[in-house]
Amino acid sequence: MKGIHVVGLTGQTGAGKSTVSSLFRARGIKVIDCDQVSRDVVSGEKSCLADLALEFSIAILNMDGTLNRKKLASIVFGNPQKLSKLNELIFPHIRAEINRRVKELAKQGVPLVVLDAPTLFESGADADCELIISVLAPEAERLNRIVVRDHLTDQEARSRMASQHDDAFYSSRSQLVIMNDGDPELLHIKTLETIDLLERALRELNASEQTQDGSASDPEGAI
Ligand SMILES: CC(C)(COP(=O)(O)OP(=O)(O)OC[C@H]1O[C@@H](n2cnc3c(N)ncnc32)[C@H](O)[C@@H]1O)[C@@H](O)C(=O)NCCC(=O)NCCS
Ligand SMILES: Nc1ncnc2c1ncn2[C@@H]1O[C@H](COP(=O)(O)OP(=O)(O)OP(=O)(O)O)[C@@H](O)[C@H]1O
Repeated sequence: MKGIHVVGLTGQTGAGKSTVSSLFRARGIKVIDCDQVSRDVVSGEKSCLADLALEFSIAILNMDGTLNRKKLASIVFGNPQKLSKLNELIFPHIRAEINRRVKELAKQGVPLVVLDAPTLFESGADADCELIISVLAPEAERLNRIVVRDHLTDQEARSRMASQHDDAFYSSRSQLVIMNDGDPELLHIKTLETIDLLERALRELNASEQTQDGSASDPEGAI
């Protein structure tokens, strides 16, 4: 997008994207949490919750009219057709909200934004990214992490994981990969190295854009 660099951060559930995102934020980099966007688009004025209830029945609603996330998860994870119907209904709203937030940041003069998006490719948001980083981790570790973090049963965690692509899918579509197969301290170090690579790549991109524009290049320019 004009005036702002957009970088995608993706990977399977439990791989460590949110942990990496928090380290990006600590370095002053703006991050859009797309799991949070997916929560925002089912509440508020322009909510698509009614469309979801029409498709999946009012059983997906809590007594107070909000989305029963556990119920919807139990319907879609493990059923590819239903998951694809959910994606079809919710992705346009998620994409529109992401674009709105990116434009807002560009208007504020923010030079770089990272989209933390587990379904970056499925939603088509990868098309808006100049560079994509995937966080990967061994399957058994991801399973353990999400069972503990999300209080899922082993079966619930496995169906969620089975709804996603394998490592090769992510690594073949990413310019940078962070393998989160060690302790959190190692992830911290790898993330800082990745931020350095990212900053260098974006400086080069800035310089080549300026050369094409005919304007002076600024090798130390902010990303
Ligand atoms: C099905 C829902 C209600 C389950 O909610 P729940 O609170 O249990 O999970 P949460 O939203 O926190 O997602 C946790 C993880 O599940 C995985 N996941 C979520 N949606 C999807 C999907 N459509 N396809 C594959 N994996 C998914 C991601 O790794 C995500 O980080 C929710 O995940 C949802 O609305 N998903 C569709 C929107 C979406 O793709 N969100 C991701 C942001 S782009
Ligand atoms: N290297 C690690 N060692 C131990 N625990 C870790 C490590 N990396 C992340 N975790 C923990 O694993 C859980 C999953 O990590 P995180 O939330 O960052 O994954 P995610 O990729 O954002 O997952 P999701 O797509 O499901 O939201 C978290 O509780 C996090 O604290």
